[in-house]
Amino acid sequence: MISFPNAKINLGLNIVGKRADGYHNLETIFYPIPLEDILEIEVLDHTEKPFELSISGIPIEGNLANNLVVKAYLLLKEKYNLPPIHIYLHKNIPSGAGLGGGSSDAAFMLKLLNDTFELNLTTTELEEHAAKLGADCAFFIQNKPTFAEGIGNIFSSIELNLSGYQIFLIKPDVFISTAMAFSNIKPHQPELNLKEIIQKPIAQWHKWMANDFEESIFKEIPELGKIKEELYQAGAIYASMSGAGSSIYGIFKDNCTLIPNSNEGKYLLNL
Ligand SMILES: C[C@](O)(CO)[C@H](O)COP(=O)(O)OP(=O)(O)OC[C@H]1O[C@@H](n2ccc(N)nc2=O)[C@H](O)[C@@H]1O
Ligand SMILES: Nc1ncnc2c1ncn2[C@@H]1O[C@H](COP(=O)(O)OP(=O)(O)OP(=O)(O)O)[C@@H](O)[C@H]1O
Repeated sequence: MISFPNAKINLGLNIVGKRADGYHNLETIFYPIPLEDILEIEVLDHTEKPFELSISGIPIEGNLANNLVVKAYLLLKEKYNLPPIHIYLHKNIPSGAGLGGGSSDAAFMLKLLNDTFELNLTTTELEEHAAKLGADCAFFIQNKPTFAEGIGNIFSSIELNLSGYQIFLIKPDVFISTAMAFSNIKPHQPELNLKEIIQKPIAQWHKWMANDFEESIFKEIPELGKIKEELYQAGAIYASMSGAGSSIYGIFKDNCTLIPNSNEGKYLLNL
């Protein structure tokens, strides 16, 4: 069976508190975008190996056994006595981009295993398994525009439909450690809650909607702030860094004239 794990962007990202376990409480809106990996599994017969993994597309650092799709498989394998499988993963979503690529792959693997082997896991059970694999994973189980709080795994539904808009996404060739980004943040309450902001016209969002990581990360890597400005100059009605970076996106009302080039980490997506 095959599936197409998609990426996400964060619309606003407010770090509102630090938890005893070292993680941070945040408020954000996760929005799925049509930039997708390809994930396929097939049952392996006559093998002693628990799994095989073939990866193509954008290279991923780290060894195969640490890949999040493997971690998702091993999470369910023991509990449900799953057979050995061959995993094929083609990467189109850049890593370390704030796009949830690895997390999406993991969540879609859980859904693929659930369907393939008819495990009958509920959405809540799948979200609980996903939350063990990363703060961003649980969102990709239902995979629809959602207000998230807690570490990013407590969801409340929202009405938000950006169909008809375009997103121009730029993934600069810089790496940002998510842990480091969080350590530079002083938690605070936002002036307006994101659920209120998205009730307003999208052209006004820039007055209140903020990604709290931008201040410290743009100071360290000014290039990222410049990219955000250039997106506004090119006509974006809203632009921001996604997650803890490093990708920067601009939302356009189908009038984007910028030229995409995935080899340069530039993507034009129709929502
Ligand atoms: C920043 C976001 O991308 C927003 O969508 C996510 O919250 C990050 O999710 P993620 O990349 O899956 O993060 P994880 O891989 O789970 O955590 C990486 C590190 O980020 C820090 N971290 C992550 C999430 C969170 N709510 N608080 C944190 O302090 C922790 O130090 C953690 O060890
Ligand atoms: N399937 C995978 N795809 C991408 N990265 C993976 C995968 N499995 C493990 N990783 C490792 O996880 C790290 C984080 O990957 P990625 O940034 O795509 O995931 P994410 O944390 O969900 O997204 P982000 O934090 O950027 O929103 C990568 O640098 C990589 O070393």
